[in-house]
Amino acid sequence: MRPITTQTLFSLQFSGDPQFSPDGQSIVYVKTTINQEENKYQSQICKYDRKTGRDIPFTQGLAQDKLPKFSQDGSYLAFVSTRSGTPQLFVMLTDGGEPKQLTFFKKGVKSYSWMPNNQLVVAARKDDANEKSDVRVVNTLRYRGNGYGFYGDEPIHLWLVQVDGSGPQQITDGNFDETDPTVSPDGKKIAFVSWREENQVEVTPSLYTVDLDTGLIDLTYQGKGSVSHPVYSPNGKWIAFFGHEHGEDSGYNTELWVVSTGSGEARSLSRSLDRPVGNQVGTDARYETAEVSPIWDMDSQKIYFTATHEGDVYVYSVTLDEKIQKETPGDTQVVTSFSYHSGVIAYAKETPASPAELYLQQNKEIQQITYHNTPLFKSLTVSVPERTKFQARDGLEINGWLLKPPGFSSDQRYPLVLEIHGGPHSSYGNTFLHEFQVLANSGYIVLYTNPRGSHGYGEAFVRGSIGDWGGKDYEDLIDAVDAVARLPYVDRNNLFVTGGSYGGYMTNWMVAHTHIFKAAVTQRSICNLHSMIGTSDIGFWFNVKELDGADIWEDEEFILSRSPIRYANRVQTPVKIIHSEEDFRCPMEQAEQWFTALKRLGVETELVRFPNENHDLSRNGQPEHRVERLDHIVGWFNQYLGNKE
Ligand SMILES: CC(=O)N[C@@H](C)C(=O)N[C@@H](C)C(=O)O
Repeated sequence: MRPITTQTLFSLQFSGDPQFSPDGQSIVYVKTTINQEENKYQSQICKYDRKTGRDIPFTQGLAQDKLPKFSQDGSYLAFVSTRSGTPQLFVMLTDGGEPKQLTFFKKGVKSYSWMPNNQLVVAARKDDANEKSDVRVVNTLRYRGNGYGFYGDEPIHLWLVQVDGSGPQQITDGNFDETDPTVSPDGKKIAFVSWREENQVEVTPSLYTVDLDTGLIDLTYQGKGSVSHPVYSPNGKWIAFFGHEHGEDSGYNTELWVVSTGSGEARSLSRSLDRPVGNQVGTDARYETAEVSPIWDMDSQKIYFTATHEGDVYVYSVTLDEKIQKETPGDTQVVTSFSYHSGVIAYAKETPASPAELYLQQNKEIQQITYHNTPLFKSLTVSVPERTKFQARDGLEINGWLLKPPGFSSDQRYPLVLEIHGGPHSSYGNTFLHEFQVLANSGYIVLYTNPRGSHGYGEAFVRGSIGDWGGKDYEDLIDAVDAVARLPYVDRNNLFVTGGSYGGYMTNWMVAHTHIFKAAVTQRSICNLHSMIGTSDIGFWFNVKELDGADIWEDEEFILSRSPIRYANRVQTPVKIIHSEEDFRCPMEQAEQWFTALKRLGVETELVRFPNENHDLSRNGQPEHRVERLDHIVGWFNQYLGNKE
């Protein structure tokens, strides 16, 4: 058996986005591998035949092929591929053959949907005719996005394209983005998500429908918060979508809604679940390619969706009269994507011991159908985490996990690393976490928890950090460390801490408020909530919402009082700062401020700058950079590991 190391990353495989063929006999899915030599990811569409059990590559997989969708008659498979540079729409016959490129948008395709008559509707940004100079003239608040770059002047619109390659024909216009098209069963209407107001401070999109005969656009559902992933019911009477009514705010449960295409009546079907739809469980061992939308049963009475529950993600179903049922059994799973066909669910499932593999479930029988990671994992010392619970000082129950080194013995004492997730409204859960396995395989116990502010424990819990960053969330984490440090096998003289984004904020806050940690690594972190309002791609709404409306002009003192930079002169813990130079979410200036302050104050510190990487370095950065990042984390902790106080 070999330990899991930073280099193990190169051998991981990620499967997801299963899609049934219309006859239900085959399933296509996306498999992503890492090409170490070329330092890049390669995603390939594979096809699994349910009768023969044969699993074959369907596209060449030298670039990134994703979002496979069968045409309604099953004769074509469309997918988005970067093989010509940017993500463009391709189509091929399901019998095989060469894929044909259907779109040539400069900035690529965002999403698409099949029409009943073998046409497709595509959401794509119009080519920017004014792009003559490399100088950028900016006049909107939302002019760039982390991981995307600068948006340019042209909005996203809907276009019709034909399988023979003719088109694209533009079908919506105006100075606003239009995304997530869904086609009515008769092919006469397209519903889509759009924000058609001038105010760009808080975006609360709505659902619109365009009539393809007249070109007229109707407001179908007036959004008051988030609206995404609309899908027509097979009888055309409803559109299901994900949304909430609380403005632009990630600190609420997004729910499954339906709107009647006749009366316009809209209601949430999943409110009583009190859980957010979709997968809110983070990991560094996933390569996200799927867009997971609600899926209707053929009778138009039931909808399938995923939701996050206490560190797990399950498939659920809900009827139009709001009867909710958990569909995937068991309690240790993170379903990242799924498809449904006549009583059968195909789903991609992560567990603490493996990245996602595909499963089929029929009549309560579960069959694993891919084993891409199995040979590798049989040869590795994988540690399986133990679920644990803590009581915060105010009595609130906090969930967590302890990942012990392989070969753990309770007679020994082990150093401990506290890992803190970001968001703050993300969560940890029952998924495979490469970084944590590397630490456990290096001899550390890893403690990871879901303090208040995390998703998956109800709306009251997720709102527990609002207006209180560094308050009770900090206490929850410290209370968990206190409880674990009392265990006989934990070496309380060797406690370490790390986290990214909001987790990096909390790492910075911790070293400024306690001296219990031997060393810290702060990643893509926040130290100054005041400057971040103006420099992050989302700062102008996100920071204000997270601090419960506090803004620069009225609440400067409060904002700075919750910013670690104010307390930098209390830090004694050695801090390594890891940051990406193209991070538009928590911009590089945050790391620069923290580094300069700590250096001036004589704290042991080091700044590691990753060029050509954004906020998602740990999840989808260049593979070599990801390995180097992990080496920096383990190396820093090892450097300070010892028995001295
Ligand atoms: C909404 C958002 O992007 N928040 C960031 C500050 C954050 O903490 N992101 C997390 C999810 C991360 O790990 O990057």
